[in-house]
Amino acid sequence: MTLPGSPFVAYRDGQLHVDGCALDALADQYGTPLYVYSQAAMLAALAPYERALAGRKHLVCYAMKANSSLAVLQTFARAGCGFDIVSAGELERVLAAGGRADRVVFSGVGKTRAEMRRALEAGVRCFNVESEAELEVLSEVAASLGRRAPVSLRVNPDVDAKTHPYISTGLRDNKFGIAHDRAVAAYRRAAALPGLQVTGIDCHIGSQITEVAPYLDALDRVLDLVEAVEAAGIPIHHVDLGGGLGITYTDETPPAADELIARLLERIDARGHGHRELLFEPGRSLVGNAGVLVTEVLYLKPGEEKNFCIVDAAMNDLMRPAMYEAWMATAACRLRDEPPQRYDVVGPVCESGDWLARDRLLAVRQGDRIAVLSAGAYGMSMASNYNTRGRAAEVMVIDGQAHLIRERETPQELFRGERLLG
Ligand SMILES: Cc1ncc(COP(=O)(O)O)c(C=O)c1O
Ligand SMILES: N[C@@H](CCCC[NH3+])C(=O)O
Repeated sequence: MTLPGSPFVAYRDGQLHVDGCALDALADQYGTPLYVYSQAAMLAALAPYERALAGRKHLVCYAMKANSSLAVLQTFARAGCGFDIVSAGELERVLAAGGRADRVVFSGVGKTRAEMRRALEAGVRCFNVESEAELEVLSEVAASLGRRAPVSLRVNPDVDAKTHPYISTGLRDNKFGIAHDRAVAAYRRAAALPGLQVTGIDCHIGSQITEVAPYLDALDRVLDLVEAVEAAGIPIHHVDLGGGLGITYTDETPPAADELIARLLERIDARGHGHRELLFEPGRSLVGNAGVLVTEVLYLKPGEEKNFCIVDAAMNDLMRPAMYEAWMATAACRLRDEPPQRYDVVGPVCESGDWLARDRLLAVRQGDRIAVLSAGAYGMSMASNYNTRGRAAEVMVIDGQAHLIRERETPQELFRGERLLG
């Protein structure tokens, strides 16, 4: 059986392992719910990006919203990556993990003045500006510091990424980016503002994209704009094509990163833009299949309509099923030679939407552990404290050794900073 995350996630002697560490043993040692990541899987996911871009001026900026744990950032910083950030908080994480500010691109539709100031002081590489109003504010903030902010305009190419509507971002009716037909005017304005220095262009059309065609459509529209903007006398140095490449959760067959990039480079070269520096902002495709969420079966609750497998992880640990009805694979951490039963795997949170998986065949008993696979992206980074549940602990496996990279949150930590009335 090939599991998502294989060969880093695989059964050996009836036990599910991540990079040689048995998940049951990790659960015994660190408790559950527990996120477990394979560092080797993350680096293996980065390799095809780097391979495809070798010999070109480029920067892979890991979209850290996918998983912003410090050790994950450290892993990518040491591999030479930059980062795509969307808040000052994310910038502080990058810096704390040893990442370089001059490899950071700052995206997001709602940057505050304080965030702009902090990013300018730190010396980020580029602001991906998402509206004309933001251009004015950024120029003011930079000018007040006696600086020029390096900017790229995030253009909305109005292409259909053919993904879930909640994670599609490149359509005209999405809140992201500057409309394609307004972009040249916006570039003229940016070039005229005293606090800005135009350096690039960017787009990001959505997430969990499994086809090459939407990327090629977006690329064409971006290159049309580059030509129009340069014809207006404004040089564009880099082209940032965003992130969004999908992974296999179940039966999706996204292109490999090197295959996607080869197709893009072919088009870029054919159109005479091969000299430009290229940036990418992958998130999910670097970490998604490198992580699992391990949870313990608290109770089995058979019913007339449905059997419930009640586990100790919940929607606050992993939001994707509740939020997008996302299908994520589940696997028992130890194989039992018993007939499987059909279960809905649900958490203890008081919401009917608190489920992790539906209609799954599992041979498990109370006390067994189940792993939710492909949980490395948008798992821990979207976790909350709903129901005053502490967030899970995290472990990274490196060379067969498990390293605790985040302690489980204690109840006291959850109300630190709160005040009782006098
Ligand atoms: C601006 C931007 N760049 C990059 C990403 C990363 O996307 P993904 O995790 O799908 O690669 C996102 C999230 O969709 C984003 O909003
Ligand atoms: N959080 C989403 C992806 C959103 C991408 C953010 N721009 C998911 O889990 O699929």
